[in-house]
Amino acid sequence: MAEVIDGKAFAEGLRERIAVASTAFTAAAGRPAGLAVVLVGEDPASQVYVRNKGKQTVACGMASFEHKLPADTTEADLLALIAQLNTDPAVDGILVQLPLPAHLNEQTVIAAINPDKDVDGFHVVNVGRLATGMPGFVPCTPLGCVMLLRDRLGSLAGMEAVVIGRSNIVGKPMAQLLLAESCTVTVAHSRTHDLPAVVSRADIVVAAVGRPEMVKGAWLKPGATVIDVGINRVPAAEPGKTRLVGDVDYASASTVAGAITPVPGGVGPMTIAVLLRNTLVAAHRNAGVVLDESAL
Ligand SMILES: NC(=O)C1=CN([C@@H]2O[C@H](COP(=O)(O)OP(=O)(O)OC[C@H]3O[C@@H](n4cnc5c(N)ncnc54)[C@H](OP(=O)(O)O)[C@@H]3O)[C@@H](O)[C@H]2O)C=CC1
Ligand SMILES: Nc1nc(=O)c2c([nH]1)NC[C@@H]1CN(c3ccc(C(=O)N[C@@H](CCC(=O)O)C(=O)O)cc3)C=[N+]21
Ligand SMILES: [Mg+2]
Repeated sequence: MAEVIDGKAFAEGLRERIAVASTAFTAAAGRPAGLAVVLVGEDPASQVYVRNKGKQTVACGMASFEHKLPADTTEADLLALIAQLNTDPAVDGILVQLPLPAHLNEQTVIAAINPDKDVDGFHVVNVGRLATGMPGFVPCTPLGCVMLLRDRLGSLAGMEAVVIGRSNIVGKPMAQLLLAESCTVTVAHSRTHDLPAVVSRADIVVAAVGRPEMVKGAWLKPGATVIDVGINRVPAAEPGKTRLVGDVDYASASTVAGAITPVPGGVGPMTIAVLLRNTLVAAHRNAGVVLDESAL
């Protein structure tokens, strides 16, 4: 049976280290690090995530600024809020919760964020920095996945990694990060011919597809390390209830893999912990206070 990669426990440890560094930052800078989260509309899942982010930000000794805007907010009003947050010295990180309502252009909105406050790492400037090996902000979910992989495997150099999914927020930055770790990287997507054959080569499989339990144990190379990014809400056995499942069929995969992240309790908690890490890094850069990033 595969070992379970406990992302929840790893994230708790990371948040403890962040809290220590955050206290030191407040003493050095004379103010806490600050994260502004912008939520447009009333999507229930987004509301839960934003509330959790706010709670964990405060628990780590940082300031949380929540901006909840109505679903019919105009692009001009949203851009005006971002412009204000860009110049607010108490705000080190800005996160605009995605997806946005359909009448708002996500690319336009992300482009308006100051790249040095873009703790999601979604701005084209940060995408370019990641692609060229310059310091910037790396998207939280892929960075959390690499932290789990390095913790489990040590050096990833030379390993065959297959990323399933090519979105701008998960698949593509995940592939860039694994390349920077010197993996041999393959990116699969909906047009890939014979996905099981591609996956069977992989020492490392990262599934970021958004299709419940799609990746089967029979596809895997025995002993592979499996990172399941998927968060899918499906009907539970009990009528009217739902449960969370990943993009990997955990029951079959856990009999073949060497190690696997569960859903929930795997990648999800890492995403929020890395967001807090990115915010603390932003605060140090913005305030000109030196941070030993290796201590995080
Ligand atoms: N744990 C966390 O913190 C986070 C979890 N997620 C979860 O991760 C998953 C992926 O999210 P995201 O990247 O935003 O999703 P997107 O829908 O933006 O991208 C999905 C990708 O999967 C590919 N794909 C779809 N169907 C198949 C298929 N049958 N075979 C192979 N590839 C396929 C698509 O290919 P194509 O490009 O060809 O259409 C696309 O590249 C979701 O479950 C999401 O909820 C997302 C963010 C954070
Ligand atoms: N600008 C922006 N940045 C994001 O990083 C971002 C976003 N928009 N929009 C939505 C996705 C999704 N996402 C998750 C964060 C935490 C969990 C998480 O904590 N999951 C828990 C379970 C949570 C539950 O029970 O629903 C777990 O997997 O254990 C999941 C998913 C961040 N995203
Ligand atoms: Mg999307």
